[in-house]
Amino acid sequence: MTTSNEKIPVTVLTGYLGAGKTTLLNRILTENHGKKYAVVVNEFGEIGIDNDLVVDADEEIFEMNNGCICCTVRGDLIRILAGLMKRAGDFDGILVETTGLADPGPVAQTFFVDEDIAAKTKLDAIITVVDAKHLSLEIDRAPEAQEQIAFADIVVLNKTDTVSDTELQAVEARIRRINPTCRIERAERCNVPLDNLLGQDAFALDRILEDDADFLKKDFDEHDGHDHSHCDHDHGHCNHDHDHDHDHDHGHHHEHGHLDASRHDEHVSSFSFMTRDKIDPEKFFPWIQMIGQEFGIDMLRMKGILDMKDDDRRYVAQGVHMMLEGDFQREWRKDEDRYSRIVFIGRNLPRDIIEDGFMKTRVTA
Ligand SMILES: Nc1nc2c(ncn2[C@@H]2O[C@H](COP(=O)(O)OP(=O)(O)OP(=O)(O)O)[C@@H](O)[C@H]2O)c(=O)[nH]1
Repeated sequence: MTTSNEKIPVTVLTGYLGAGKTTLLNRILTENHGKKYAVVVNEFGEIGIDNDLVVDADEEIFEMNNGCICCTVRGDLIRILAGLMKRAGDFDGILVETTGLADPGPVAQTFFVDEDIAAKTKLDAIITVVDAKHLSLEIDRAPEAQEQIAFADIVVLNKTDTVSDTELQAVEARIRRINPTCRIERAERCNVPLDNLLGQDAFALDRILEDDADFLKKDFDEHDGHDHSHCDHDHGHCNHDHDHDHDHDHGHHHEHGHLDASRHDEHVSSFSFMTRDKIDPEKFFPWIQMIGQEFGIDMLRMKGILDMKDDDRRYVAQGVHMMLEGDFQREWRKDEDRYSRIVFIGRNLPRDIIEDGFMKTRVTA
């Protein structure tokens, strides 16, 4: 445990949608390292699913509000950290998992700009999880995917089981072009030794300042002059224009030259459905396969917790583009609200067709 005058190390886990952040978080929480972490999570989407997918551990989990990272989330993070700092000594470190659509810049900046937080915590490392199979698909379309790599101290190059050696080398080369100095750890299901990830003292402020001299001066709330009323928090996504002129220079070295650190991929949206009716697996599986085939390119992420008929366990369905998987996990608890919910995150997905199809997988009387 840290003593009250030691700075609390904070590890930020970032990475694009479906790359493996929760897999890594669960690994950290279940491995036998004798340490205790406070966990802060933040997800994109209307209904809480992520929290429910984090393993049951002794750790306390704090949820940041959905919303635009530069508006709502940063305020929330400061509030949660302030609460945690009063209890320094109760845990060894803090883990912050950001949404797949977050630019980690504002999160990292919090640890330097807010005086109280800067005095009591230190950013240990920004760890970016990368999906070896899908990075190339996303990197040109999603500015966030590039930002996440640009900010990384350590890249966990995950899902090595899904690509050939040649593809892996090509992905690694792309990562290197964006961030020549980060450490790259190849992994399957994020199986990197935790000693290589935690307690690193790796956050490279010098490197960030070299890239972006104004990093410490930025005020993401005021400086950008956003019209905050345009934030569409229903979708956990920010609809205001992040692509306006800033009077400072973002100097990240990106493949395509200058990239505004606060830009978001505005075409991504999410929707979710829920039902208290049981789901019929014989209808659900063919249907979700069909959705994966038909809309896989645009389906960035699908996550569901389903109440299948004739089974007392929760079925967890996961999808990243065309790759789908799922299994029955723990039993529904007696005190738990037992219902099915599913969330889709993607570009131009046909909400009505997907909703209609999902509702048809319910058990009919
Ligand atoms: N084949 C394969 N699948 C993996 C690997 N690591 C994670 N997955 C699967 O990829 C899917 C996404 O993993 P998550 O850990 O939920 O990813 P995430 O980054 O937390 O996802 P979001 O929070 O939605 O952005 C899940 O179905 C995982 O089981 C891997 O190394 N290989």
